[in-house]
Amino acid sequence: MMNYSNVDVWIQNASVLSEDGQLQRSDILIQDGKVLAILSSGWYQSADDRMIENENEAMLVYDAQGKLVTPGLIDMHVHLREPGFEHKETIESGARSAAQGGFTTIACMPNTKPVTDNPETVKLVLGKAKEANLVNVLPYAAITKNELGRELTDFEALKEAGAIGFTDDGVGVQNAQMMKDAMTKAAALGMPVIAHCEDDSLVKGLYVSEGEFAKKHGIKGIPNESEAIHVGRDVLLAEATGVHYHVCHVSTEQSIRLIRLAKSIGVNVTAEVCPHHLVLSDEDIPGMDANWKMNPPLRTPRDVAACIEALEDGTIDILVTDHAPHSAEEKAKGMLLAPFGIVGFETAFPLLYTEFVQKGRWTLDFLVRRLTQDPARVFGLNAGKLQVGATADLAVIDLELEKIVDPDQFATKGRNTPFTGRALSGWPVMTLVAGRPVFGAELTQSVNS
Ligand SMILES: NC(=O)N[C@@H](CC(=O)O)C(=O)O
Ligand SMILES: [Zn+2]
Repeated sequence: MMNYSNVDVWIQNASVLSEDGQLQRSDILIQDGKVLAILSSGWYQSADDRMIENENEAMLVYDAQGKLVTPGLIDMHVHLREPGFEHKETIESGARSAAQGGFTTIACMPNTKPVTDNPETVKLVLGKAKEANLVNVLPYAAITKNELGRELTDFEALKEAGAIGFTDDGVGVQNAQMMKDAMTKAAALGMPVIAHCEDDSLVKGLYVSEGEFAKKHGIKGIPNESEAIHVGRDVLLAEATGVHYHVCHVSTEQSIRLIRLAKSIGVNVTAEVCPHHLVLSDEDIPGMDANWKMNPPLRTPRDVAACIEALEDGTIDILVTDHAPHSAEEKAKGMLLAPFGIVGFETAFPLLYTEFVQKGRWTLDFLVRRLTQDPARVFGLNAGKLQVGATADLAVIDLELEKIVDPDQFATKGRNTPFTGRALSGWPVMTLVAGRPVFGAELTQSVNS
């Protein structure tokens, strides 16, 4: 008879991906926030074997009925908007949205008001995240004060306060010497530099990419070089400084070529791509609807194909959502005037599962790794694996569940998505952080010992 005392959560009949990528039916036992055991299903031979003692409190039991249980998803590029833009999102609403999307760890960008360029704001973000008590929130700090590109922030103090890396995301660092100084300092502290790659002089006033859509509407488009020119500059600077350099939301074939070359000669560069840049091109934009406006913009079908291949061959390391909520009023200003950005937490997994796994291009294992183990590896996080002794950050996903994307059901305050009305499968139904259900709690059942 197996005798586990003090089990807090017992997930029965889960479908779990093994090391070699196969699905196995398993029970998962959680104690004190950690995975205590992963038992092949049916391990209880008799009623006696079901004796899982619980001395302290009610144990939660969840019959997963064959649903996929993965390590909690990790999203290393998100915008939570607090402090300063609470009408778009708060850390609470953003964390709730993340949980609803199956994410248990998220890294938030510093383009808040004030900008997260000082230790107090880093601490404020961490404090609000703790209050929300939902998912793990890791703050990035700005490279330059106010993200203005003029003066470096105090990297040491920001690291000390809890920042996990430096980025001016939302804008590119325009000055090469500034970027080199940032990389030199970050390298000395063992911290990564995360770059929003965009040369301002090439994009002024533009809002869609150079492609068929721009041509059809007779407007000037954002050229691919505006992104790649920074990637090229920065991989040279990364080579010179030895920093861990991470490229944000890669969207062009040209950037990929440069990252591939840099990786091949041993530069410490990693990169991310967003679901929308893998699924949509500029030719899908239905009209002047700002829910299709984001930065970087949707590029050509050729760029989309290059991004998919780069993720597949490891040139791009990870998937991120770039969750960027804006209010309905802001987005109603139209393509020209509305801010860039779309929400991403709640559609990410179903979108990628439906488009790439169901259609047979990727294995489930590949998709899950790019959202769990790989981001953990790239950023040195102690997360992303479902194994005995690991913190029980888990996502339960119903691969059969098909739903139409309906922004009114989102937990985020943002409704700005181009995916409204899409039929998608593979929806998260429960998320646990350190063994505690933070989404879908109603699915568990309490039993007293
Ligand atoms: N991605 C976007 O379109 N917008 C982001 C900024 C950014 O990540 O570049 C935002 O803060 O709204
Ligand atoms: Zn960005």
